[in-house]
Amino acid sequence: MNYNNVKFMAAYGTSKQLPPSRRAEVSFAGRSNVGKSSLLNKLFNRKKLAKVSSKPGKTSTINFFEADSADFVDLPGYGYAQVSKSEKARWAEMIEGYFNQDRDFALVVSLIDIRHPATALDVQMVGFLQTTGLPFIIVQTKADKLSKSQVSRSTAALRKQLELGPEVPVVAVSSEKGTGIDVLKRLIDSYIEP
Ligand SMILES: Nc1nc2c(ncn2[C@@H]2O[C@H](COP(=O)(O)OP(=O)(O)OP(=O)(O)O)[C@@H](O)[C@H]2O)c(=O)[nH]1
Ligand SMILES: [Mg+2]
Repeated sequence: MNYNNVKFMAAYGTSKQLPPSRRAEVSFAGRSNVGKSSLLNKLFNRKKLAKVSSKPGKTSTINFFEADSADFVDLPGYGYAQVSKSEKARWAEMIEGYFNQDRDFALVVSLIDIRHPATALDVQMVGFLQTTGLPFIIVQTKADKLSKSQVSRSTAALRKQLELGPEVPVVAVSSEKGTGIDVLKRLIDSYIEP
């Protein structure tokens, strides 16, 4: 796919507002602050495509981006404690509502911080992907924060923790340094191109 071509389409505040899929969707899920929006920006080499913040809870709507051969979906993060109960409920509704729809899910990119084991909600997310059989890969974010040997150890530990079979790809990336981005692009391509 040509990653030089992308545009923001729309933002939705509840899953009920979502129009049906127009075509294959590549969606980004993970806890607040894990680096979903940063990774989208890096993939498309556009600094301000998706809004990024050092404070968790930045993306508070489901954001759609139109790329060459798929739509990319930036989801709000889960697990952010510092918001009201009603906001939390709205976010959960967006994420669960999105995944419970009958959509053209080409690939779910499940992001997990490389510095830490998967959180309880990460485990729940990956468990959901495994039981539903949705196509998914795992991306470990912020690889620039660890040494090469720590990266390999973290990947092995995550595979073990989540009991991932060899068929599930795990890629370590850095949106800051660009590490792993080309590998990730090729991997995404393999799910959206016939
Ligand atoms: N060092 C480092 N920092 C990163 C990387 N990717 C993202 N960050 C930082 O992590 C913070 C959160 O990034 P976002 O992309 O906004 O995270 P998000 O997952 O979209 O967060 P929400 O929208 O709140 O769910 C920002 O301060 C980013 O600069 C990375 O690869 N390396
Ligand atoms: Mg975001």
